[in-house]
Amino acid sequence: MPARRRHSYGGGSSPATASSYSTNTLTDRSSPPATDKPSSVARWISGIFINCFTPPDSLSSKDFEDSEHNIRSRRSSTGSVQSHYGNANETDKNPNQRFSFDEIYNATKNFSPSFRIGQGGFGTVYKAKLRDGTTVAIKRAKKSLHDDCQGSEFMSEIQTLAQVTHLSLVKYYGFLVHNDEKILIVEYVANGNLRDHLDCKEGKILDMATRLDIATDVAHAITYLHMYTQPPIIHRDIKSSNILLTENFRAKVADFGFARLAPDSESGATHVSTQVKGTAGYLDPEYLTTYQLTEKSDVYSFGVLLVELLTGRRPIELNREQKERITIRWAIKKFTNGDTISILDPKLERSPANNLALEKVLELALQCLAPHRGSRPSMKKCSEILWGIRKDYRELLNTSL
Ligand SMILES: Nc1ncnc2c1ncn2[C@@H]1O[C@H](COP(=O)(O)OP(=O)(O)OP(=O)(O)O)[C@@H](O)[C@H]1O
Repeated sequence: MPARRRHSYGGGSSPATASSYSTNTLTDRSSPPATDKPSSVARWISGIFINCFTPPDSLSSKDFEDSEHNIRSRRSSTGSVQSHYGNANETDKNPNQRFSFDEIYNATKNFSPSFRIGQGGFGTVYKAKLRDGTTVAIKRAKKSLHDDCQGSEFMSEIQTLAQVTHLSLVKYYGFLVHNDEKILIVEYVANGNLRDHLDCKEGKILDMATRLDIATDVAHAITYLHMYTQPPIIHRDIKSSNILLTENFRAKVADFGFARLAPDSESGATHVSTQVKGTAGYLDPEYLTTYQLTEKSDVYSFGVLLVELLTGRRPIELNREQKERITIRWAIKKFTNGDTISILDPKLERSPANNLALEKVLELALQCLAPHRGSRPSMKKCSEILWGIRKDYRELLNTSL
């Protein structure tokens, strides 16, 4: 067993990678730029309405300034009490830009199955077009969740999440409460989730270059949540079904900060106990034993996601023989035995560039998967390392053409 590899798994950055990669990750022109600082984010939130909102893309900067902290309540056309952040004049000026339950019901034809695009722990997801032409994803909470997400706490959580804006994060647009309905409206991302792509359910095999782009996008998005939001946001549920892909196969991370809003017990096998939220196979072992959640729990889940990208396998594969069921354990074993190449997703070509990317990304993944959080790199460090791996990968591809 090579000593260098054992050491890598124990944590600490790989000397080979740490010295040779750019540290300027967030200014990568081909990757999502770092976006708003908290001050401008604060303005953005003031334009987000709860129960009744204007899609952010159609708000001007004047609207943001006008609407700061002007909270009011009003009675909607459907009779429910709506409260939102916004300036009375501004919203009244733009009645067509507001949206209501009626609009959601109409847009989804009363939540017709033909508009349904997914199902998760929170509820059912629909795709719909609003009156102003914006296509959105509408998440309709299961009725059983309603006690869990009682009014103010849930709304204040959404309000916090709506502050966050980054190209690689799915935007929260708004949240509606109407009688026993709770509906979340978020940015629609057109190309399905990463897990389905790894399973080739969407028809195209994701090549290594695309997988490196996705890993880098996700790393940037989580770095942003950890470092550029105030207070920092821990995602808590990084997993491949929460990574949505655009038509250009760039990644957008969904459901950030959302685990706190999800149900405790009845979302099926993926969610665990009342104290710990997340998804089996991705959960930081230290969080599981201490209940202490830190940014490094996301780093751990990100390590699992990297292994998933390299192998194509789910974190838990119950149909495989015992020693291969927990994918990260199997991958770590292969790595320490010097047989890394055998874990490469069989759908990927075994080329020098792919082999190099495999070795380097796996090395990073194993650092992320260190049992103790203190040994794991920060997400910023992961971004930097991935940035370098992607650069080396592209160079190697070009020279071998
Ligand atoms: N904003 C979106 N744009 C496009 N499709 C989406 C969007 N949000 C969710 N989906 C689709 O709906 C599916 C279910 O999403 P949801 O977030 O409810 O559950 P999940 O993340 O898959 O699982 P869980 O809730 O158990 O964590 C996703 O896997 C995705 O395919």
